[in-house]
Amino acid sequence: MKLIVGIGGVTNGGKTTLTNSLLKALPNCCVIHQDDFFKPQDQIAVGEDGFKQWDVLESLDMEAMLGTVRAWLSSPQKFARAHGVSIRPDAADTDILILDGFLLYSYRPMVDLYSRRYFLTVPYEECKWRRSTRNYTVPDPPGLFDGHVWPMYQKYRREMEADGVEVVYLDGMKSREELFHQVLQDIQNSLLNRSQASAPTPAHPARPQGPGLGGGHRAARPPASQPDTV
Ligand SMILES: Nc1ncnc2c1ncn2[C@@H]1O[C@H](COP(=O)(O)OP(=O)(O)O)[C@@H](O)[C@H]1O
Ligand SMILES: NC(=O)c1ccc[n+]([C@@H]2O[C@H](COP(=O)(O)O)[C@@H](O)[C@H]2O)c1
Ligand SMILES: [Mg+2]
Repeated sequence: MKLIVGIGGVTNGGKTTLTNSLLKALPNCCVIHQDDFFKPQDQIAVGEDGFKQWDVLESLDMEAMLGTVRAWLSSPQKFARAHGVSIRPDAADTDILILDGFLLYSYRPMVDLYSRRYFLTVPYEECKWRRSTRNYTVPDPPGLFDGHVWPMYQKYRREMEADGVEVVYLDGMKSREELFHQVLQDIQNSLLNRSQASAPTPAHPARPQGPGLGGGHRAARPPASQPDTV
């Protein structure tokens, strides 16, 4: 069974930290970081506000990111081996892909691919403070957080909610350990539910998957390519 898990949410919410812990704990688990798909600096638009518009969807090569997700979907174990993830014989029928990024649920062609969409939040003050301690490849110019980063976070989050994209909110103010255990347990429960739902018995053959963990997007449109997450 294939499981695509999104660890999304606000910048500095703790997405990459949580992702790295989950990667070590989950079997046959690969990762794709959205940050690896930023376009080159000279292709980032400059807004009327004078800031380079890093925090908009157009600054990311989402087609390339989707292509990488499709490569995993077509052959998860080949993808795992190519990325140095060794297959655990005790869980050889479980393949997990984590997507880590701040704009995971705003790119339409990918919204329906997730089995589970987590969304980390932290309050404005905490976010601003954490961001001030980060070193990005391109350092934040003065005023970027208030002038661009936070307003774009609010805009995309509002749109996601208005579109009815179903997410599991995570409180990024919890400790790293608490978040890790909460999400690990939740994913393990999903795996268990799915394996039970798909185990055919003579009296009750396997049912097709309901809305539970897959889908969850209000618009009833067929997904471009749904992982076989039963
Ligand atoms: N649960 C947490 N509580 C406090 N600080 C955290 C927590 N998780 C991550 N951090 C810290 O916040 C900063 C951003 O974490 P990171 O995982 O890189 O966030 P993101 O990938 O969402 O931008 C780092 O300094 C990290 O050590
Ligand atoms: N990785 C890069 O090339 C790069 C460059 C400039 C800004 N950023 C910042 O990265 C943030 C997204 O990453 P995090 O969610 O890990 O903070 C965005 O808010 C963006 O402003 C990244
Ligand atoms: Mg990150």
